Amino acid sequence: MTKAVVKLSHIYKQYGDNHALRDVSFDLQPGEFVALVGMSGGGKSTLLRLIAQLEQPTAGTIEYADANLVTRVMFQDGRLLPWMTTLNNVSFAAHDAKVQARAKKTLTAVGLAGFEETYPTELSGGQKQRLALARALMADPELLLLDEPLGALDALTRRNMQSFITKICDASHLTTLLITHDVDEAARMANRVIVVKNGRAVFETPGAKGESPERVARVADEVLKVILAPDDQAKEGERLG
Ligand SMILES: Nc1ncnc2c1ncn2[C@@H]1O[C@H](COP(=O)(O)OP(=O)(O)OP(=O)(O)O)[C@@H](O)[C@H]1O
Repeated sequence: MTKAVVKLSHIYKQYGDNHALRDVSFDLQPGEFVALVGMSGGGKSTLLRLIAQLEQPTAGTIEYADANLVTRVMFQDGRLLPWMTTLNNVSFAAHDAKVQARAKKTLTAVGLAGFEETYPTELSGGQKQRLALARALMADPELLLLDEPLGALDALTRRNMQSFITKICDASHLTTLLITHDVDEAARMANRVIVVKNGRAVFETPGAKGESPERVARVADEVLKVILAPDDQAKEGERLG
């Protein structure tokens, strides 16, 4: 087996008395697209922040394939800078000709050629997400973390962006972790789907990336059942209570 890009072992995260994560272990293999799904408050974003090293776990270890692993996060709001043009949002207003050229190339890759001088407020929802993706790709990351990036889009644009992101990630063999509430999106985009529930990774199944709509629907159904199943811990609590 190849070396994991990132490997989480027995991760716990506590915020005061709140056990946000309890004994979570999984890894991401090179080029793999993994989706984390689950109800709100289950611990998905906390996992992403820990992997991005924005926070430290209370216990457990996170190992990276490379100490200098380039990781980028794309958030739902895109974190765009409204006072800067599209090009400057990607180049971070660098004057260096090489950076400018790379920024233009990255904008072309996400389908925003010709929008260099446009401001984010003048872009559609889908275009804004393309710009946010371009900002993340500008650093040529080895690990891309997507925190519910398509949540604010209408259904059609969302579907369109799903295939677009899949294509971009495949083309650059990017290792990707997607957080989403949408089980269909997870099944459609991922090689592997992990259900996070009450701070635990409770279920894992192969995704249906590149497979038939029927297979996508089957995986989504299976995942949804796990998410909606009564929680064992809650049942335990009821019995004891
Ligand atoms: N900075 C923080 N301080 C205190 N508690 C936090 C903090 N961040 C997250 N939590 C708690 O940790 C738990 C997991 O939250 P997290 O945001 O990871 O869930 P999530 O699955 O990503 O939810 P959502 O889908 O709504 O984003 C929740 O109970 C939340 O209240």
